[in-house]
Amino acid sequence: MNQSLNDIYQPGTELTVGSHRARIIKYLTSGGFAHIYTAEIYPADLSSPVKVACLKRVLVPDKPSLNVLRAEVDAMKLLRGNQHVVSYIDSHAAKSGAHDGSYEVFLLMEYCSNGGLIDFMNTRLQNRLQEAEVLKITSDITQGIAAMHALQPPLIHRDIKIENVLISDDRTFKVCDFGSVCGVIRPPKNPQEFNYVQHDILKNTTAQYRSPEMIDLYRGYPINEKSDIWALGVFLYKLCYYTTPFEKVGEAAILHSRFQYPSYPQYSDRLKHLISFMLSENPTQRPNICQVLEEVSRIQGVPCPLRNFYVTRAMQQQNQQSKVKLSHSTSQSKINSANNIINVPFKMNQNQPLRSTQTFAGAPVNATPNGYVPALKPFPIQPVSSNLSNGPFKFIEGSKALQGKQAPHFQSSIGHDFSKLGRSQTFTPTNTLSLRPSVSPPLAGRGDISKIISANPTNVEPSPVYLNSGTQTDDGFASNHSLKLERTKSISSLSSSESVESQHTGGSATRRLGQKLKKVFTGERRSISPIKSRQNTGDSVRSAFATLRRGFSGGSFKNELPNKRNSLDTSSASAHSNGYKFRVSSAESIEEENIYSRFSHSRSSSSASIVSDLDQLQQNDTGAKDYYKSHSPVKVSATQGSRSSIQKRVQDLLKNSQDSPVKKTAHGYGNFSPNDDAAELASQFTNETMLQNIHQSVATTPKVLSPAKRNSSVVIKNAEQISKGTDNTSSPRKSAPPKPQRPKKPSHLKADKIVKNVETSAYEHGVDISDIEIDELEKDFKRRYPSAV
Ligand SMILES: Nc1ncnc2c1ncn2[C@@H]1O[C@H](COP(=O)(O)OP(=O)(O)OP(=O)(O)O)[C@@H](O)[C@H]1O
Repeated sequence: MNQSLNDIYQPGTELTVGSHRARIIKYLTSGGFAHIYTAEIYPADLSSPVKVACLKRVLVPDKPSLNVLRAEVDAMKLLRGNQHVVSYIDSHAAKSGAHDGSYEVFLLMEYCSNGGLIDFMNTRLQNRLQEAEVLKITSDITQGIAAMHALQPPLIHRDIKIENVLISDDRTFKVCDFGSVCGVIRPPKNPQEFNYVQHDILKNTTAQYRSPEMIDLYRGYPINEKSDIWALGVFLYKLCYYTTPFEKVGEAAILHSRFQYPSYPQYSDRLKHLISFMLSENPTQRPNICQVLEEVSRIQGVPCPLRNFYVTRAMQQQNQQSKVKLSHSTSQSKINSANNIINVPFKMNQNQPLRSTQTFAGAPVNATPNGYVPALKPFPIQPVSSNLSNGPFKFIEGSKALQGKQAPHFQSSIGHDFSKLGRSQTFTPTNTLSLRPSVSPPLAGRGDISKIISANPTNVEPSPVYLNSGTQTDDGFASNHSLKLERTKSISSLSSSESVESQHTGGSATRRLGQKLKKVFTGERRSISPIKSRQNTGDSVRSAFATLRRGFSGGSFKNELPNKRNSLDTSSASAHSNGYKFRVSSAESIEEENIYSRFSHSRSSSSASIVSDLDQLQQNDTGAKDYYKSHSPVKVSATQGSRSSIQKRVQDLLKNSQDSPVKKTAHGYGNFSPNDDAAELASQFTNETMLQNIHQSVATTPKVLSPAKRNSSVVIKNAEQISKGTDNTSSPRKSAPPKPQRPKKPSHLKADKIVKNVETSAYEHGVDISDIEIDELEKDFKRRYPSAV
């Protein structure tokens, strides 16, 4: 895009850059489109004691190109003062002397005397980076990116890579090159937008760091913070292994996040786990920047230097919702005022730093106007010799390095840098479409950087302080115990660890929780067709009937309760902790918060609190039974469980059968063919274990005085004979099943007989009403398909 600069300023050359005078000390290097110098500046920048600065001089061909650079400068201004971003000092643009409409842009910024990260890595070809060093670098860069993501709306860097990290005097690693920043870009909606976004991505991103949603726009994901997380994952991988995870295969591997970890150098599973998490194919399953930092800090064993601003926002949102509720109900107000957790008067004014007296999850905080808390002087790493006098950069090509051999040349990503190709193509005469978000009407909105700049205050002054993040828990991110959502016994935060777990099991914790809750709300579990269930799981006919029995009776807890309780415990515990203590720390904090706020809304809107019901489930089985029964699709009276009220239950059942008659059709069986069905069942029953189960099941079935009872002994006998291989006549394989007769209407369906049968049976044998019905069905079934059972 930009023109090349032919003349190099000589040392001592004096220039005016904005309100500063700069005297060139020496020429450092050339970037893609710029000359880089060190310069002495005076007056020294007021916000820092800088005397020696870095001067970047760029030649741009026209005004639109000038706007591109302006966006970069604006982003730097916005981030000025952040310890992990190369600090902006001043800038200046002027028409070039060539009188061809081109401009020269001068940008004064903090000078990073220790050079680039890529140079540093070059010095460590033999002696690769230690895990502590990798973590230190990652922590610094994560904090720099967090400053961008913390803005509202956020800024997306879009070109995070090794080459865009510089090292300052005090060996802080800093993000640089904000030439690709943008706001969130929504998924394109039409071909024009599609072309625009595609072109923009090619121009502003580096191929090896590109995320799946950037490559495949048809996935319909926005380009947002999570795209930076992906790039940061690639960055972290490259810090470890000196190659990118997708170096060999390229886009095809990126699209499915397919990569491997080399065996050398060795890093902890936890670190690798973090990389995998960040490289989740689905952007919504990646951690946010705060969670990345939390986990890095955990691995480092230091407090997280940054508050989780996503959680803070969720708190604010929740607080506002609470206030709205308060204003509507004075009685509600009284209740809430007693609840310190919900009504902690947490205010975070965008324009006022928090005082240390305000706490977040018990930890003192001191935030910048953007809610971003910069770190203290960072964790020092071991000094390493920075011998760059050995000639041009030499890196080991990743795959060769993995074999423990040294390769003479590093294959840097520059060779694959489509962004540079894009830049050079941008200002060709044929290209009339501006590729900057700031001049992209169709995709303006949050993608419009100028709006982002104006929406976010500049001159952010850091207030260095470490704090314990409210979302940082002591539990291990990658340790096995912490990864098991099911094992989360205490009411604690839904930490990143759980999100990690969900990552690797193919679904987010949010979704799983949502599904569980949905099932609780809708009773979905019990609406599953028993036959379908059998077909899917290979359960026996008996168990299918058992399921059917549960369906009729409103749910049996004898066998299922422990499992259900476990899952509900987890759900409720997590929901409780997240919805009420705001310790949400999963990949989609805000999404989760919304889910929980919806959840809590349901709580408050229903007379019987579902959450409290769920909580109760943890405490006693009775509550659980009542809960399920009260939510059963078959509505029965509250005294259902009592033997003494059996008549009432029968009446309820009758009433229900009239209100919503139970379907007794073959629906759900597929194409019903009696012969096929019998054959299928027959093949199942050749399994000996299953036969034993049938034995037990049949043997323990409550004895009901009905014609079916007489057949039960036959079933047992047949089963025994089959299992022993002695019964030739009943072998389903050897004898053709008798032609099924059209089943007669079961006697229990005749209304006048129900009460009598049920009452008699129930009183005499102490069985559930539903047992009788099911036994009748079983009886019919066996009559129709004797060979099957
Ligand atoms: N503030 C700085 N302090 C020290 N060195 C710097 C600084 N800024 C840039 N450099 C050096 O100059 C090089 C090029 O800078 P920069 O990336 O900003 O230029 P560019 O034209 O945007 O290059 P590219 O398009 O390739 O990223 C960097 O790789 C780094 O070595």
